[in-house]
Amino acid sequence: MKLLIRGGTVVEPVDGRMLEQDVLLSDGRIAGTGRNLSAAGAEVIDASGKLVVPGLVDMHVHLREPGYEAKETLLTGARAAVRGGFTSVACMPNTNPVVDNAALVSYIKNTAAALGLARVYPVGAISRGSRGEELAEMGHMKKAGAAAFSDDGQPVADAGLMRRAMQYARMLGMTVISHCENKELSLGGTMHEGYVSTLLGLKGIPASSEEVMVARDLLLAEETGCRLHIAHVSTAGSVRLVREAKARGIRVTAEVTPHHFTLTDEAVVGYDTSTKVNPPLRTAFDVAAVKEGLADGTIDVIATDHAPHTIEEKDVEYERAPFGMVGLETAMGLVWTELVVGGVLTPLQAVTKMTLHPARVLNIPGGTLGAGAPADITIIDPAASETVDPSLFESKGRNTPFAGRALKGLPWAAIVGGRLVMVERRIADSLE
Ligand SMILES: NC(=O)N[C@@H](CC(=O)O)C(=O)O
Ligand SMILES: [Zn+2]
Ligand SMILES: [Zn+2]
Repeated sequence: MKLLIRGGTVVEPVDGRMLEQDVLLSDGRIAGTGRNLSAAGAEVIDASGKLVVPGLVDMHVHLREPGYEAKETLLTGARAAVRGGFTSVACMPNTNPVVDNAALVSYIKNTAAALGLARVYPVGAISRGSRGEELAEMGHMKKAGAAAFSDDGQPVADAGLMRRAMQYARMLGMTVISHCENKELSLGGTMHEGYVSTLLGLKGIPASSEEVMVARDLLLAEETGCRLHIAHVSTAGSVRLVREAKARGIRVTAEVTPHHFTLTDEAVVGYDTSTKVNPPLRTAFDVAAVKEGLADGTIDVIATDHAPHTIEEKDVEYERAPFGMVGLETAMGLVWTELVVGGVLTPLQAVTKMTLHPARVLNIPGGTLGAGAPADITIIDPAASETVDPSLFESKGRNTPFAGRALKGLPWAAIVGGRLVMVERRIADSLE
């Protein structure tokens, strides 16, 4: 099967070029890019006025299967991914049971592959049951296809265990993704500790809860030589620590979520539980620092930390609600509106942080439109706008603080392995 994407502006993160070109896809691969390519025998997509970019990669999502299917499943999560323009996602292991063995890694890979939507790369747990007591079967999980290791949802409190995990990961050539939180410092907190938490009478989570663990893991990464990726960076201090570590040559990468570069702790006024997230929404000072980190390259990756919960779970007092918000279907619009239109990143920089960089951290295919690469493509319409309406989400989760928000710059189509899986925000199986 051949597909010709005609007349769009092709963005190639590998060499940083943006050119008006056609892209020809054949047999699930990119056959070539160039001007006036022949459409003989190909289905044609008119992409004029749009950006043709490598398929977006979200390296931090929670798909909740197995065990928490009321929140999300591999199917609804994969549908949400492609509606959001993501052709690949890496899912965290904090399911029930926790993904801490090869059989579960295979189960997720195979189940997701059979859906034919986004590619799903399971992240294996660092410790058995993510209990932080003994290492999980890292080698076996790698063989089964785990893309990285993380106990996300929980910090690895024991520094000795984290050190050993990094030594093994280094040996296996894998990245350790760290959820940086010191539980003694965050204990009982539900939002950022500061002026607003005092005003609202909510117990706070100080910035230091994140930063002491970022500092610890940077030291361990330096000592072990392991590739370390810091998940959901939220504070100015974390940005500074990562910046300094990179300058010293430590093998560290970092991600930020759309909610952490868009919202501040002021959003919690009104006690809307969809604003409750871990790490918490921080101050305007932190948001500015995170944006500076994005612009100067300290923050390599934009990832959603898509964390769906049921309406019932979130419909309780602020203190009792679970942490997490959905992100897959609003990410592209927030990146475009806040960062590109907002003048923080160029279109090329934004695309690179959603494609090539996460693909490199996970060592998975993607991030390029070079000939021979898998035909995973996202077409972005920079002029399209929408008002976020959670009732249209493919995700089971409705827990977003962005309902009613106007966004500009939306995913228009998604292609996985040469197959059109989403057009105009509708999933391919419902196109007919
Ligand atoms: N981010 C969150 O607030 N919640 C995540 C866990 C996590 O990413 O640490 C979840 O699994 O619900
Ligand atoms: Zn986390
Ligand atoms: Zn997470």
